[in-house]
Amino acid sequence: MFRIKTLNKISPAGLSVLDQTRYSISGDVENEDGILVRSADMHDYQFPDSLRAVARAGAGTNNIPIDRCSEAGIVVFNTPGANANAVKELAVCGMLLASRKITEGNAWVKAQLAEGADLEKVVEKGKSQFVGPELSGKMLGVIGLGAIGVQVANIATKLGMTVFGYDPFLSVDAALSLSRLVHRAMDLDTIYKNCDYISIHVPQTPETKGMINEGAIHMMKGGVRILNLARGGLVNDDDMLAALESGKVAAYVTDFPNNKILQGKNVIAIPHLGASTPESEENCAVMAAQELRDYLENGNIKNSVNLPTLVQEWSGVSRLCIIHRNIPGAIANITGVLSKDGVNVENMTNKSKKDYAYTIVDVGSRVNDQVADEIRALEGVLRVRLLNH
Ligand SMILES: NC(=O)c1ccc[n+]([C@@H]2O[C@H](COP(=O)([O-])OP(=O)(O)OC[C@H]3O[C@@H](n4cnc5c(N)ncnc54)[C@H](O)[C@@H]3O)[C@@H](O)[C@H]2O)c1
Ligand SMILES: O=C(O)CC[C@@H](O)C(=O)O
Repeated sequence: MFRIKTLNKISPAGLSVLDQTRYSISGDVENEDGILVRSADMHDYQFPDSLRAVARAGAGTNNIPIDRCSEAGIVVFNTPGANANAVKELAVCGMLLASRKITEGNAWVKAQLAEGADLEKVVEKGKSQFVGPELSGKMLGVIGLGAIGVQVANIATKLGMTVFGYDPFLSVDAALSLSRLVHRAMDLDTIYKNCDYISIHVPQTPETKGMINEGAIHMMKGGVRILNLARGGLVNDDDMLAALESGKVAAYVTDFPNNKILQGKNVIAIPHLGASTPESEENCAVMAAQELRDYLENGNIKNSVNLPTLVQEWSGVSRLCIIHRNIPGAIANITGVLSKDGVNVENMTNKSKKDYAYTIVDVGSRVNDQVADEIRALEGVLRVRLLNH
């Protein structure tokens, strides 16, 4: 029986991927084999020795201590693209909210009602204070052209916007999905200096943290509208508050409100609803559960942020799954143990990702725990699992 701990509410469609006769799933499970998580902060989480994988039903993994997981031989998965459509739709909504003063108008109408006004009379008189510009003909800058950024850029061209996208690490898949109408910005300054709307779609990392700061805002056009549906820490709150106060930034749409930023004027705060659609919650949960299942049952890795993709067809009766450091001699040491113990390799694949590597070895005879223990003792080996078919 595999034990799966859920740290957030996970869509039932995802949980149903895991056969109830083989998986025990709950928020209270101890000594878990796997974790399913959304945005719960895991930085202080004490990993039990039993933990083999964490599957994040979503894109951002800044809530997970990736380095600590890697060192403990724990595979971290996410679900690329599974909620991108939901965020794209919210980005369109955010641009409109930032333009058309809908939230202010709505609050005003309700206030009129509370004061006993005849709404049909006051609406026509009062509406002039809520005039806001159209999107068509304006310039949008999209920072980060991944699963979400590409979709935001593409749909904005259909709204009549001129779109510039910036991503120094643009993947081939993303480039192929990008509309030919989207202009590629070669630096951030091009986005900052020219755009009426800027939408951020990058992960929060030490490199991107606080990237929207005084220096960046200084380069922007007066009255720029900024959307942050990516992560709160990408924007320096003090600098944003000053820019909202001066009017340099006309509106700031954030999916990551905090007590400080809410003090600013023209802040449109959304309670982290980017991926909160039934469709996205289901897509993410199903993908995360499938990744977890394939790793726990077969040792296959797909969509991991800390280990390479490695999917191998079964071709023996026992399978050794070895997470190790990406160092010279690691594979020779593993095969050395196998040949010393008389174990014949049927099939073997090794892949690496930065400092870590993963090796799957299928063998034609049943391997005993002693062989696995000898591999565990090798230099640089972080985790060995022995699976039997
Ligand atoms: N509000 C929400 O509910 C919600 C939902 C999904 C994702 N997100 C956030 O949005 C982020 C993006 O999601 P995604 O699915 O598009 O991820 P993704 O990995 O597909 O795309 C991220 C892109 O950012 C690019 N990038 C990285 N560093 C960059 C930099 N310094 N400058 C420019 N580009 C850079 C990468 O090359 C990549 O193409 C996630 O990391 C997450 O934090 C939020
Ligand atoms: O789980 C969620 O609701 C949000 C997920 C989102 O922030 C992500 O990074 O995918």
